[in-house]
Amino acid sequence: MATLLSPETLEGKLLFAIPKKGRLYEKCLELLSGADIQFKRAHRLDVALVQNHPMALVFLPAADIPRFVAEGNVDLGITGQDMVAEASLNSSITEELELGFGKCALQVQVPESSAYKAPRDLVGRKIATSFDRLAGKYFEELESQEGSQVGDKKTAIEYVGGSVEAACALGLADGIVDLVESGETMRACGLHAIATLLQSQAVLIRPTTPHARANVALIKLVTNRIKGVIAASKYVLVEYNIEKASLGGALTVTPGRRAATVSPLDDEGWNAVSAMVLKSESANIMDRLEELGAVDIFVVQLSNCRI
Ligand SMILES: Nc1ncnc2c1ncn2[C@@H]1O[C@H](COP(=O)(O)OP(=O)(O)OP(=O)(O)O)[C@@H](O)[C@H]1O
Ligand SMILES: O=P(O)(O)OC[C@H]1O[C@H](OP(=O)(O)OP(=O)(O)O)[C@H](O)[C@@H]1O
Repeated sequence: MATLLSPETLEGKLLFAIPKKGRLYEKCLELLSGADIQFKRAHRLDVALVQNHPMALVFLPAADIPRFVAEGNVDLGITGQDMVAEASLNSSITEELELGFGKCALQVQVPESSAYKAPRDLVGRKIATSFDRLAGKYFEELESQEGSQVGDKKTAIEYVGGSVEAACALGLADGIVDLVESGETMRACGLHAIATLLQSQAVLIRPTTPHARANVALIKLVTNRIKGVIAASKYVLVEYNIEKASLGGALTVTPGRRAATVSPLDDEGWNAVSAMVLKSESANIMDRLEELGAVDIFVVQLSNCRI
């Protein structure tokens, strides 16, 4: 049987890199489904041909995706902004779209009981991290700052591939640099954060200079579909009826993205209004509309949109 992982099978196909496991995986699958990118991933295979487009999904470690994108081996990719920053290939990678999931912060953490209160206290000490490049740069800057307590002593950055939070308890490091979202892992390990290196979320990325073989039209189509799914997850449609005398006030609450749709109701003196609003503001907006006399207020979820 011919393998899917051959240059012949992939020839002419748009290659889209997706994290093969971990925190971003399920959300990426939801996004692909929302964009109607249909595929079946065979057991243990890291490449899946897309059934309804000349395209293949390549499942890779999230940390490797920036390099594959920067070198044009794939045409699109999804990974964390933390991974893009750590790869340090910024000019070769264009961030097309923030995806709104995989939100976390890269933080310097120390044991609750430790004498290290600020990052500069860790200069010259041992730091464990999977982000050795970013942590290295961060501590180099601290070392070069005047007044650093340990003078020109170099901070030792120890790379560890995972379970970074265990490093201090195991005596491997004085502090760590790792990702925090809820803070649950950090607290469970008796650590607390003393500084933030960066905030991160999942992003859609592409090579800044597309590969000569790139199917630019298909890249644009896939990008636009993903933008539509992400926009739909941020917005809802609010619909309500309001007396004409109160319409002006209500429209200041729901101006719409371009403009609200205002239609006459088959009841003189009344209008029906429909407008897109941010999902995060929808409850507040409903309260304000009600105060203004709006009735029959509905919030409609969007499954997809183009705006
Ligand atoms: N707790 C979290 N909450 C939200 N997003 C996270 C969290 N941890 C990591 N991420 C995001 O997901 C990306 C992948 O992290 P994850 O821990 O899933 O890695 P992975 O590819 O499974 O590698 P490994 O498990 O081998 O360390 C990170 O680069 C980051 O952008
Ligand atoms: O603040 P929290 O919500 O607790 O999340 C933070 C944890 O999530 C990530 O690890 P993950 O659980 O993905 O596993 P890993 O350690 O194998 O990468 C990260 O490396 C932290 O350990």
